[in-house]
Amino acid sequence: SSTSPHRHPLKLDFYSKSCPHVEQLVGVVTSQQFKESPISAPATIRLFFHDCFVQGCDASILISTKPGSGALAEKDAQDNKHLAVEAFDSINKAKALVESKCPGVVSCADILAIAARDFVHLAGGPYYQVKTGRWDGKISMASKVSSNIPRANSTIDELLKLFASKGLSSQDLVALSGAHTIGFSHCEHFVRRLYDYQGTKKADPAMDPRLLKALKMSCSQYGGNPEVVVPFDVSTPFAFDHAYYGNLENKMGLLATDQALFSDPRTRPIVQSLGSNKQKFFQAFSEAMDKMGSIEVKRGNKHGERRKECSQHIQ
Ligand code: HEM
Ligand SMILES: [Ca+2]
Ligand SMILES: [Ca+2]
Repeated sequence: SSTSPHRHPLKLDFYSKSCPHVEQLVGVVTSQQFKESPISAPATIRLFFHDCFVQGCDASILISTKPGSGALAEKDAQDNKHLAVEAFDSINKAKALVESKCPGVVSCADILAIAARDFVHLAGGPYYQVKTGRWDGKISMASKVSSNIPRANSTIDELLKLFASKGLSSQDLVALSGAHTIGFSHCEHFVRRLYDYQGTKKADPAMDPRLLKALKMSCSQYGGNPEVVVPFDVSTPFAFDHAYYGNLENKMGLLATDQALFSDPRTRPIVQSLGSNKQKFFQAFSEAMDKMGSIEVKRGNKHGERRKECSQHIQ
């Protein structure tokens, strides 16, 4: 079928005739954005993840809710409220530049895949080839989001099941979680680890006491400022490196799901392996991004469309 993960239509040279300079065009925008606001990097990498996990990599995440419509689009779902505007801006700017040179040719889904790769590389991570040929999707429904996006307190069982349902292995889960080597989280996603771990009224014993103390200063028990964010990787918050895994071995994981990758015997050896060697992490991450970028890819007019603007369906 056109959505089979095994027979997807992605290729390395998909636009070689129709838009040969697409990667350079996207690259102009991503490097400019990275200079102006480096947080575009984590924001766009996360945007790509949230696109691929809901209805596949089809730019469904970019659709705006129609004014006056009762049905919300994906980006307005609760689980997507922290996706940063810088990520949407990057894709919209890249799409506009690409449209000016190759009108009506390149999908928003492909631009998002290329931009995510660019930002990984700009932040110091690996440069890997991106296959293209994705069509944009015709459906974007907020109600499809929560069952497909992991929560910060999901169990490893739940994560393994969810990732397996997308064709991703335990190795992919651990490698992709390494994206938390850059970027930030709002307090609400881990505050219970600080003050009331699993109803104990105590902190999570799997957290380093110095990290606990620092996080308590940023995040108060009762609400506090909901805008406050803290880095996932306290050692190198802006560098795309393998420090994330070393942090987990030192009880310095931020989310319960991060730390659980080290406590669970099924994933601990993978954490240790990727943490031991940056090249190993880069290789595993590149392969996992390629697999994630192939989830439920669409082809053709039945399930797909070619948008002019990434936030609007074609009527
Ligand atoms: C394994 C399960 C995962 C969970 C539970 C999870 C959860 C979260 C949460 C709660 C945040 C904080 C959002 C905020 O408060 O602003 C976050 C941020 C982030 N996530 Fe994940 N995530 C997971 C996997 C992934 C994957 C697979 C990727 C990409 C390959 C990814 C990339 C990111 C990035 C880059 C950020 C930082 C965003 C920013 O600074 O704007 N995450 N994630
Ligand atoms: Ca999608
Ligand atoms: Ca880092």
